Amino acid sequence: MAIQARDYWTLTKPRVVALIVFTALVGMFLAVPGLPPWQETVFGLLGIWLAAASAAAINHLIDQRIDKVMARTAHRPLATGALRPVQVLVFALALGALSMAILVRLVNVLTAALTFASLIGYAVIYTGWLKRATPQNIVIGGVAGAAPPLLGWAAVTNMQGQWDWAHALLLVLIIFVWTPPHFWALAIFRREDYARALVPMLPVTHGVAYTRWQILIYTVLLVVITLLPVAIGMSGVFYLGGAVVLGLVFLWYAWRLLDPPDEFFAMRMFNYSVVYLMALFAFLLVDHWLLPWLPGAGAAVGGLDFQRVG
Ligand code: HEM
Ligand SMILES: CC(C)=CCC/C(C)=C/CC/C(C)=C/COP(=O)(O)OP(=O)(O)O
Repeated sequence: MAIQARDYWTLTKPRVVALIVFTALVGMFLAVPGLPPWQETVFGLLGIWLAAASAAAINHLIDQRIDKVMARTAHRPLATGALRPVQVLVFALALGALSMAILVRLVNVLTAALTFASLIGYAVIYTGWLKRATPQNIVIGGVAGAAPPLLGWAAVTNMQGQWDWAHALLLVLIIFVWTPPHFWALAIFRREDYARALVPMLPVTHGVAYTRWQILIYTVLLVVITLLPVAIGMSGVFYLGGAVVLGLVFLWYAWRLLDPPDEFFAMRMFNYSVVYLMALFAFLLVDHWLLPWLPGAGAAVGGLDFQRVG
């Protein structure tokens, strides 16, 4: 019984989904001055978490064949037979239905609709189609994984606030451009897995050297885009400092990856990509929320302007 609970938990990709939910939380806090309304925040996060977990479980269901073939995923509950497909289907549908009920009843219909679109985008369009169809799979499919800050924003404002919700799209853009370096670093290391499973990931179809250059291009783009929140007055110097330091380290990884010291370097870059996104969003949050309260910090921070507007 305990083992089954652990298997169901594994289906939800808990660590990936935790970071997804955190980016939604940051979207919520940046959407309004002060604290966002508690009901929309709590139930919004719960609904987004359940939807992402449902999408992750559907991904396990659709990817059974692939997961069995790849060393990284061969231990997953469906691949080993620890869970039956019908159990996973019922679990995923239950999580998805619960998510929609919570979002529609306790948050708003717009957030439910956008979250549902993200769920379908990842679980059906990316997993069921793009992943098998094109090496641009993760670029296009990345939209679904990037959406959560917008979902969080929608949850607490219903897109009706005075504040320009297009700022939420900038947060989405950051995750969207972060996804290729995040994933392709791992795909370089795991390319034999993907080749064996006949999944057309970029290092398999276009080779490792080409993928390394693509990673560098996206990383440069990412670092430039992460400066935009400051350029448009959405974030201040605290965020700027964090984004620059984190970005320089990411750039160093991408540059070094062109001629890596060993075969594990791509995996170290992948691990850093996760730390990077987590820390970048933490800087956005702290900058927005804490800095206006620090003596002397106000003038440099978008947050104070924000309060005047609000
Ligand atoms: C199309 C988009 C994406 C693809 C293809 C992708 C792919 C992957 C893969 C293959 C792994 C390794 C998982 C494992 O070995 O279990 C991974 C790990 C991870 N991803 Fe992504 N990812 C994407 C988007 C995202 C997004 C949007 C986030 C969060 C905002 C995210 C956060 C993470 C985290 C935190 C891990 C580490 C999980 C762990 O340590 O167990 N990913 N990703
Ligand atoms: C509603 C909502 C916000 C949905 C978000 C969807 C979601 C869970 C996105 C995570 C992206 C991810 C882990 C992709 C890896 O899939 P993969 O199949 O390429 O990786 P795998 O081989 O590890 O399964």
